[in-house]
Amino acid sequence: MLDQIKNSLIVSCQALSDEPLHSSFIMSKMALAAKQGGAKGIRANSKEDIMEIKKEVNLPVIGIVKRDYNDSEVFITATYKEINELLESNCEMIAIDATTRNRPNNIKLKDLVDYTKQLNGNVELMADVATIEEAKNAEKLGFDCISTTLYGYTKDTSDFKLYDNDFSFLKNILSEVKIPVIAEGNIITPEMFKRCITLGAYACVVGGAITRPKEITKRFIG
Ligand SMILES: CC(=O)N[C@H](C=O)[C@@H](O)[C@H](O)[C@H](O)COP(=O)(O)O
Repeated sequence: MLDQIKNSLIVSCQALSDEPLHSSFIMSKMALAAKQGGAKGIRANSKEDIMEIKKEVNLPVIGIVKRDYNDSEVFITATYKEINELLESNCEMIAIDATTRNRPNNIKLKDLVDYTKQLNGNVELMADVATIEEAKNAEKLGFDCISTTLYGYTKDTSDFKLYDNDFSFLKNILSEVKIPVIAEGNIITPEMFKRCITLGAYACVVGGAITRPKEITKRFIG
């Protein structure tokens, strides 16, 4: 997948069960619209959505499974169960929460990575991180790329947004790791997308600004 997405836009097509567009069919049509608009990849949540999207478009997919657990704050591809579902979906890349927070059942991130690679050596792995240390750790563990997905979404980073100080978090990660870094999270204008690529992001994932009309509407209302 990495070869196909360099310098490009990946559109995240996600709607959770409490969102108005929650539907694998609707997500597949969102993916089709994204493809027709020029996106080179899709990010999607759940085996069902990914399989429906794959029927509609031939773009590579970054798969996640969001699931809440009582004993952990980690909710993006948290355990072996979610990895198994994603392997069954045939997505090209799997994104895993790679923060240092405790995972359900105290599963270790390294074990999840090794498990996935053992079962399928072809699927690429993306590390969703919130700190520079997590990015460096992910590189050591053998992830294929890093995404800034969780910056602003953990207790320690909740005061920040990816675009703060001209994307300083993105710049810092880029200076610390060698593997590709994907910019993701609160990229809401074409100018922001272009800026991330200019700064050296390998690609950008944009979600809500394209596929969550409730968020877009709210931005008009203020
Ligand atoms: C933090 C979290 O749960 N992020 C999720 C990860 O898959 C999605 O809800 C986001 O839509 C995605 O990261 C793209 O970001 P944005 O929608 O801001 O362009």
